[in-house]
Amino acid sequence: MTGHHWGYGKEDGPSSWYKNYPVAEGNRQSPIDIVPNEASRDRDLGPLMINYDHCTSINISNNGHSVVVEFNDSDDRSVIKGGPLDNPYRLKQFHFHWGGKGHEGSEHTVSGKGFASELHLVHWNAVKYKTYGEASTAPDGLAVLGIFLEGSITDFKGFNPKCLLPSSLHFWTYLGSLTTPPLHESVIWIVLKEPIEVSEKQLGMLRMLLFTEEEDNQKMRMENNFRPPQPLKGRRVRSSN
Ligand SMILES: NS(=O)(=O)c1cccc(F)c1F
Ligand SMILES: [Zn+2]
Repeated sequence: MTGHHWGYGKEDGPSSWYKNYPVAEGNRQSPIDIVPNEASRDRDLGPLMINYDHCTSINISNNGHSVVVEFNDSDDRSVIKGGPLDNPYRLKQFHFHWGGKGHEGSEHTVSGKGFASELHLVHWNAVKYKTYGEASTAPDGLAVLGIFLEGSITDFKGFNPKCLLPSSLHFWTYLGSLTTPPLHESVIWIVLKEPIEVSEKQLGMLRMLLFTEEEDNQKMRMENNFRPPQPLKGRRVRSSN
């Protein structure tokens, strides 16, 4: 792995990230395999409140590891609160993880079952921290909403995150990390139980994304950009009512 370059290939993939990012072997790493009947229903978990109404997306880019849509996070227009969160968390970006085919591609799995893709909406605690950068290294700095995508014949209307939400906001929640280097253990994970349906055409588009291989500048297919489930290490997974 030259410098701190990391990827999803044989040499620079998830099994070698620990060399440059020792926290990869930490006690609150993500993703995990979620086993529904081992999750504890927690009455204290209030409803999730998601407000993306006046969100303003800034750009969409291919950062070499995923396709990312950035948002203007200079105020509280697009926030998530409630559920396991003590403060409102501001939407910063969303991105996807996907596989080459079928039920491989999500990062979290449910009783060992994967989905074709997983959408991550990344939010930060702007009440306690001044910048996203500062929040990204704090144990309660980030909240990531994970939404499974499964292939079907229906379409989804563009990338406005508001219409990317499934009908039910029931969720699992646990304390974890970024799933890509630097793997900071700073994420309160909220994974929705109900997947959203995307068309094979949309999934095909994700799989079509290319990224350049820095060294030999040859086009490589960017797919299978998902980290496998990590050890639970005694963590509790809670379930909303
Ligand atoms: N895959 S991930 O949602 O854990 C993630 C990745 C990069 C930066 C982040 F802030 C982040 F949350
Ligand atoms: Zn992600």
